[in-house]
Amino acid sequence: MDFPVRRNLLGRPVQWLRAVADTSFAVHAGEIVGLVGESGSGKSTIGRAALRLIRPTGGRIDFDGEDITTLSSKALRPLRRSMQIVFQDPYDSLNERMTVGALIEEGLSIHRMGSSAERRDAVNELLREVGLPAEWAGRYPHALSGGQRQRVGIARALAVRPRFLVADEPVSALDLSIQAQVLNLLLDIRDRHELAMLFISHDLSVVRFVSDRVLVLYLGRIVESLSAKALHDNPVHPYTEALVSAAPHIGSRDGRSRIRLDGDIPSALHPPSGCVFRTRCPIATRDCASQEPPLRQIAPGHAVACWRRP
Ligand SMILES: Nc1ncnc2c1ncn2[C@@H]1O[C@H](COP(=O)(O)OP(=O)(O)OP(=O)(O)O)[C@@H](O)[C@H]1O
Repeated sequence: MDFPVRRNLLGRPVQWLRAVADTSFAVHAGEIVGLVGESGSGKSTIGRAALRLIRPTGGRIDFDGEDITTLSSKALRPLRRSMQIVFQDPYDSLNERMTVGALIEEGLSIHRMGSSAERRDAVNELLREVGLPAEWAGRYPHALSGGQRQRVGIARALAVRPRFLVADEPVSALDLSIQAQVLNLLLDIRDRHELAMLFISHDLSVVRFVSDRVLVLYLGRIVESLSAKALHDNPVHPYTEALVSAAPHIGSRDGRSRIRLDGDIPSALHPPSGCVFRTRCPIATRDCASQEPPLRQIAPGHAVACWRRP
């Protein structure tokens, strides 16, 4: 996925930023795939492209076996219902002038689902499903805490019975004590509705808690793809290893020492040659600068893009 970042006088792009390159993955029904990486690694771009909120400049996106990469917004309309997003900031994403009930009902009205009485019943049921009292339908968002607002955000997304959900940093704005409750709610919902979920977070502990499979992203590339269990037991890519060693709930338990990465993530405008991680990699050699390592399968369900490992 490339973004134009500089244009000439005629408005033609003269410089492009490659936000995401060569990533390929599937999310199946009933599965949560976690996408983890530092700020700017391309997580949101992948999430928005997967939902076709943006049109990718390359590659292909399939939904239910149908190629939706270049569908117009009109052609996408019938699919929109099936693909929903939960946003990061529950303070920003809810219209303060609408009641909780109206907010949850909005998608049902847009997609002309049910009679108004049926929609009201659905709102009550959704409120219960996300752990809020049905009487709260008449309240306004300002009366709710961050965690309660996020529950409303989740009910809004669920209302139209989606089959694919992108959760983009859904707990990052919440207090630590509330995060686990909202994560457990997402897990319940996945189980109950057999949802396919792409779960985006910069926080490895959070990603590991909810995900079946994890994709580790660095500068727009998947550097490792592995099960949540392998993430704990056997991270192979030096970047994943550093993330794991720095994650409080994961690294410290078994006495692994923290691996500190030097420097910042390079600019996506000027990525390093060869392996994009090599400038911060503790085991890089000169050879790593010449060619980009492909994502190679090293075990069933485990793939790594590194010249030095395994
Ligand atoms: N519309 C855009 N135009 C130009 N560049 C963009 C645009 N959207 C994203 N980018 C760039 O693409 C890269 C990936 O951004 P993205 O927001 O997907 O990363 P992220 O991992 O989600 O980061 P964060 O956690 O900070 O949201 C960044 O270098 C960003 O500056």
